[in-house]
Amino acid sequence: MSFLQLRALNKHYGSVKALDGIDLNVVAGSRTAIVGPSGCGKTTLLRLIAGFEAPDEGSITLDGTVLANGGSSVPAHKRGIGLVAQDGALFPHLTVAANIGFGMDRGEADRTERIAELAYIVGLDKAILKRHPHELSGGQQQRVAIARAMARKPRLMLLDEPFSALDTGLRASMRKAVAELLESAGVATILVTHDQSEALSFADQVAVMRDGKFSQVGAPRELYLRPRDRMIAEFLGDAVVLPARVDSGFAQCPLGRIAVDSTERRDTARIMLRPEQLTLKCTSREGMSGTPDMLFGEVVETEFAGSLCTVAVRLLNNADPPDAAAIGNTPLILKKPGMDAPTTGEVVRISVVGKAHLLA
Ligand SMILES: Nc1ncnc2c1ncn2[C@@H]1O[C@H](COP(=O)(O)OP(=O)(O)OP(=O)(O)O)[C@@H](O)[C@H]1O
Repeated sequence: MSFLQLRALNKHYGSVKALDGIDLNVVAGSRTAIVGPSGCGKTTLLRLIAGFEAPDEGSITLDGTVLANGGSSVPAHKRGIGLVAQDGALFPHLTVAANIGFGMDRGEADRTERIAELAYIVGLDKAILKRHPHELSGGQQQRVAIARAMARKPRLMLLDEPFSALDTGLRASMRKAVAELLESAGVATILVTHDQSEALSFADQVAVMRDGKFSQVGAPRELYLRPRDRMIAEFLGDAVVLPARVDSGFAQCPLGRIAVDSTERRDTARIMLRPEQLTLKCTSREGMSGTPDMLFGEVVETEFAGSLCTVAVRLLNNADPPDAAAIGNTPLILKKPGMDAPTTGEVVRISVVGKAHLLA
């Protein structure tokens, strides 16, 4: 049985339907990430689970105990749930040590050691423990908030964009440290984030949210490679979406005849490839002759951005797509390692790795 169960949760603010029939199961000790555009209802959902607001309809059950069901609701402080809000929400008049220790048992023998240990785990220097929140950077405040929530030994941890104030390197190391800390403590976690790569790397289960509903819930790899629709595909990463005719496990598309992950038959369809499924090998126009089965393109634009370059490739031997007129010969936009990316004007041979995914 799931550790946390959400059933048919609804929440309105006046005429705004913030949550619209949310169902979710969270396994004990697991990590779930919720991603979705601004205003889709992510924070509202965390506030309902934490007990700061009550659902209009639906139920929340944690470890077999009903926390909310219609009108009845267990108060937030009795739920054993930790919440790290977007702004950290530290107590301004308390030192960092007192903030972290807030909620710990006063008589706890190793209280000071635990505060120091938690500060260490979230990467805070000992000297900072004596300071007040206004003497810290945004990123440091956020780390204090995480340490404070962990200090209370929650059964479930809710993280609302806790890493957004941190710079890229620190963000990745903090994410890893927090994930390990929660895992070793066996605490189930729900992370809300705008950052799809953060969601995909942090979680065992990812839920994509749109307009108060979950569009798709599944394992990160499943969602990335088999998104239900174009919006989910593009929300979770770069995607090459092409018109196609599909039949018997193959798609006829601007890239020619390629394998697709469905045996459905559709005269008009959309298929998706992740850019890393398209490999480019530099050649020349002479190299194109006598190879009718191979696919070639010309690099029409490149944009350098450090480790990865954006490369725009116009197909040279367009394989007559079903609705070619609809896309014209729009270049494929690919991300390639900066070191050996082809340059503008070069002719490349294009190969497809793996199967394309058929979108709904
Ligand atoms: N207290 C409130 N009163 C009125 N409307 C609210 C309230 N809280 C949230 N909303 C509305 O409910 C919808 C969902 O808001 P919510 O904050 O949950 O979205 P979100 O996905 O967390 O957004 P963001 O990523 O920008 O933080 C929005 O349309 C928002 O304006």
